[in-house]
Amino acid sequence: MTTELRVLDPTEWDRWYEVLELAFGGVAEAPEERALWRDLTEFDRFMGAWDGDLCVGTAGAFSFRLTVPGGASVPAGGVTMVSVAGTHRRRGILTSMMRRQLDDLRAAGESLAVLTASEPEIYGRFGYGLASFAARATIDTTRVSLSVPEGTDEVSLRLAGLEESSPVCEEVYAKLVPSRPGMIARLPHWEREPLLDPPGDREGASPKLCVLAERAGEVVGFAHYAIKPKWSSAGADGSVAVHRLMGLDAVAEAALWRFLCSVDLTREVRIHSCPVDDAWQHLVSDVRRCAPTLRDVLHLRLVEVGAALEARTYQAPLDVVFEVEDAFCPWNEGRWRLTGDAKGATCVRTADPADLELSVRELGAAYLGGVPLMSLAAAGRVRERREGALVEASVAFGSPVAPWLPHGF
Ligand SMILES: CC(=O)SCCNC(=O)CCNC(=O)[C@H](O)C(C)(C)COP(=O)(O)OP(=O)(O)OC[C@H]1O[C@@H](n2cnc3c(N)ncnc32)[C@H](O)[C@@H]1OP(=O)(O)O
Repeated sequence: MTTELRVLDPTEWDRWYEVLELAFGGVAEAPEERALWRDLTEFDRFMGAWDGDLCVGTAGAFSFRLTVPGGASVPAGGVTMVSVAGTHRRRGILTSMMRRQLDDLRAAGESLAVLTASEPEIYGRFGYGLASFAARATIDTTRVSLSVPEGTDEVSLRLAGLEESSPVCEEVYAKLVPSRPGMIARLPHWEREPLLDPPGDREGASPKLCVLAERAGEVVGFAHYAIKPKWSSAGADGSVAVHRLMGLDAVAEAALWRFLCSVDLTREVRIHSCPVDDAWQHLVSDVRRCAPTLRDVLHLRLVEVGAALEARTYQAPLDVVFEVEDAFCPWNEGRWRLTGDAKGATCVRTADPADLELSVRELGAAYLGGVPLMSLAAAGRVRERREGALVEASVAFGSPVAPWLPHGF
C-alpha cells in the first residue's frame, strides 16, 4: 500500500473531516461546532493522507502566536485534527504526517510547535514535551468558605447574554493573553469557541451563562458557567460548572468566585480547568476538600532550538551549554550555548563541552517555565556534566506565573 500526502482542498473537507470524526468515535458534533472547525481550517496548512480516492489520514497546523516567558508572542504551529483511519493504523501514516508537518513548520520559520493531545503517549517520539498543566477541582460550598480581598464589594456583577457579552469578554481575554505563558492570541473565528456547548456532562444542565464583573463602568472580568439543578430527599443538591473565569485583577476574580460559590440551591462548584497557581486556592478555607487534580494541557516542541531559546527571556542570568539529542529533527542535534537573562538571550552553536545533556523533548517540557529541569533530571531525563549548571538553568527557565491554556484545539 502506498499513501500520498497532499495539501487539503476545500472541496475535500467534508470527506476529510468524517475520517477525523470516525477516528474519535464517530459521534457527530453539533452543527455549530463543525462549522467552527471548518472556518478555522487553514487549507494551505492542512493535509490529507490518501489511499487512492480514500482519505485515510488527517492533520493540520494553525498559525498561532504563543505567549512565552517574558511576554513575547511567538509564531507557533498549532498541530491539530490528527487522525488515521482504523483500517490503516500502525503503518507509519502518522509518522509521515509529522515528518511533513515539522519540515513545513521549519520552512515557514516557525520555531515552535504546540498541541493538545488525545493521548499524551503519542507525541513524545516526535520530540514534544509536556509543557503545561491545568487544575480541576470541586469546591464543596457547604463546607468550604471564601475569604475575599478588600475592595471586592466595589466590583459589581451583571448577568449578560453569552453572545451579546462576547466582545467584552474577548477584550478581557486579549488583555490576559500576554500575562501568562502558554496562552494563544485569538485568530479570526476563535471568539466563537467560548460560545460552544461545554464538553462533558451536559444533561440536565442550563445553557452556558455569563456573569460580568464591572468597576466604574468597565468590564474587569467574566465567568462562563452552567447550573445543574438537582433535588434529593434532603433538599437542593445542585452544582455550578465553571467553564472559564478570568479577571483583570485579584479583586475582580474574587468577586466572581464569591458569586459562583453562592448560587442558590447549589452545593458545589466544579472548576473544569484553571491554572495550577490559580488564586481561588488561596481564597478557600480548606483546599484539601476541593480535591484539586492535574491534567496535561500543552505539549510543545522546539522546531528550531536556537531560535526558540532566543525567543523567550530567563528569570535569572544563565550561561549554559546544552548537548541536545533530536533524532526526529536532526538539524537541532549537537551543542548549543545559551546565554541570557530577563532582558533577552542568545543561543548559538558551540564546540565547548556540554554542561547539561538532554533531548529536545525535555527542552520542550521546560520551555514555558512550568516544568523544572531539576524535576526532569530527577527522572533521569536531564544529565548534569558541570556541577551547578542544573540549578542555574532550572531557576533561569522558571516562570513566576504558571503556564496554562484554557481550551484545547
Ligand atoms: C493533536 C491531535 O490532534 S491529538 C489526536 C490524535 N488522534 C487520535 O487520537 C485519534 C485516534 N487515533 C488515531 O487516529 C491513530 O491511532 C493515531 C493518529 C494516534 C496513530 O496513527 P498511526 O498511523 O497508527 O501511527 P504510526 O503508525 O505512524 O505510529 C508511529 C508510532 O507511534 C505509536 N503510536 C501510535 N499511536 C499511538 C497511541 N495512541 N499510543 C501509543 N503509541 C502510539 C506506534 O505504535 C508507532 O510506534 P513505533 O514507531 O515504535 O512502531
